[in-house]
Amino acid sequence: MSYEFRDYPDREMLAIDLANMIAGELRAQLDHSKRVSLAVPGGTSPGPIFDSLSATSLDWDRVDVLLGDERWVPETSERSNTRLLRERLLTGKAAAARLLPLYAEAETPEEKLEELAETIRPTLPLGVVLLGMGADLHTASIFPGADRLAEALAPDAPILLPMRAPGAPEPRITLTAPVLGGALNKHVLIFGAEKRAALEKAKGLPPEEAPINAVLDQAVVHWAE
Ligand SMILES: O=C1O[C@H](COP(=O)(O)O)[C@@H](O)[C@H](O)[C@H]1O
Repeated sequence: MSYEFRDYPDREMLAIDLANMIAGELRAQLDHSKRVSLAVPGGTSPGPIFDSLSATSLDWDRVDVLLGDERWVPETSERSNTRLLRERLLTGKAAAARLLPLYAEAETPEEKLEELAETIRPTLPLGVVLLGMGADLHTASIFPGADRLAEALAPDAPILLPMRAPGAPEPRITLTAPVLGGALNKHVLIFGAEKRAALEKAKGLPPEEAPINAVLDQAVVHWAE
């Protein structure tokens, strides 16, 4: 497994550079395909990259945007990743993109799993994936110790799985490792010394202990303090 590690002087430079890279990859793919897909993380890190991307000129009306994972909460919740996406990415020039939802109104993700997966299937393999990572080495909602971890890591995993984990306050829904890892272009975004040290310590660990390792091959990791 090999990946490129890019170390930036600050978060602002990282956001501009990473947004440019993603836009360039989407443009290159649009030269050969009618539509392309872009999967992105939620959480606290990607907002500044979304701000840069949303201001970028691109044939956004040919781009399908989806989350790599969602917390099973409605968009009215502060914890909704979809809410972040609407507020910070699907605005400005990028408002023309099509959102493929990872949440639908229901008590549990199990009730909507098949329906949501079918909207994603035609977009595979994903064109560009941007992933976040927790200090516990989870990525998307593939957490160490999660109830369906082994299924999410299996080579024949389905597109989507529900996930419940000790570190996650609500049920989750997540794209699985083969779907995320099979993207044409992959980027991982991490901020801060703690996550950098965690990624360093993850070297050589099995994906059951370090789920990020299941998707890192050929990825570019972008880091700033
Ligand atoms: O819960 C989540 O966590 C990860 C990492 O989030 P961050 O706040 O530490 O950047 C994120 O990538 C994922 O999409 C999100 O649902």
